[in-house]
Amino acid sequence: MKVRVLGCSGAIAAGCKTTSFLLDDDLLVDAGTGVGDLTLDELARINHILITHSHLDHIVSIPLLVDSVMNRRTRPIVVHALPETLEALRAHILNWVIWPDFTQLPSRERPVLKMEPLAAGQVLDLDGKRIEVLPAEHTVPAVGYAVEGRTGWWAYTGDTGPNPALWPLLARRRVAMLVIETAFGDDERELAAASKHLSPSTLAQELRSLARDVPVFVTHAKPGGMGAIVTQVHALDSGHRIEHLEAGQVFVI
Ligand SMILES: Nc1ncnc2c1ncn2[C@@H]1O[C@@H]2COP(=O)(O)O[C@H]2[C@H]1O
Repeated sequence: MKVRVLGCSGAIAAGCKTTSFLLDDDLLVDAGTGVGDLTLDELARINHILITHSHLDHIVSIPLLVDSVMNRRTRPIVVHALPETLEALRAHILNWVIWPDFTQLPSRERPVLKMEPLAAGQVLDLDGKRIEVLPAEHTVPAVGYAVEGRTGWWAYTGDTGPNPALWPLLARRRVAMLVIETAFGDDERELAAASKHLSPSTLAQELRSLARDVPVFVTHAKPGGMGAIVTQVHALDSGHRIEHLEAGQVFVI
């Protein structure tokens, strides 16, 4: 399985795109501003979108994407997310005010966009890909995802603060790569706690429950913040190989 990092920043600035991963060529995980770097042909190949939560930096490209590809699609694009996330999309984005409701376009009978609810703990099979929905702890209902590749599972936490329910689940799997958020440096640990994100010190506590041989990639730093986060993470010396994710990277799992 190919994992292409389209965006891995917690907000925008030149060179910083918000969270989105393209798995092989048809599965998008989160739909941040990084999606805008795909060509029209690449956009038209996306069949499924897994969304972690309703925050704008993770959903902003859904309405723009469906408008770009509607005339090229023969089957709907399916957005998979928690019921609360889907309801937020319906109420606040696809409400005919912010954007047309593409679950009814080009026609109610054959829409370009469909929505499928999911729940933490569920295992999905999307066109042959096995996906486990992971729990997350954020300011709005949220999940993470683990997707099975040839060499193990690609696990992505989504946005989350300390998340004790996650670690026993990961311990049961051969995790080939963990993408874990660390949105703020420890100088902003109060903001991290208020907004239910990790900072290097809480990351280190979380990683105590992770096998040392799992490669760890931190994601979701706010623009300008990654340098300090990397320095603080390495000073904590958790015993893991920890790198920071960069847009444009491609991993084969
Ligand atoms: N008190 C707060 N609670 C939640 N988010 C906040 C707060 N203050 C600032 N924010 C920012 O709002 C952002 C919303 O998206 P994030 O959760 O990625 O990160 C959050 C913070 O960067």
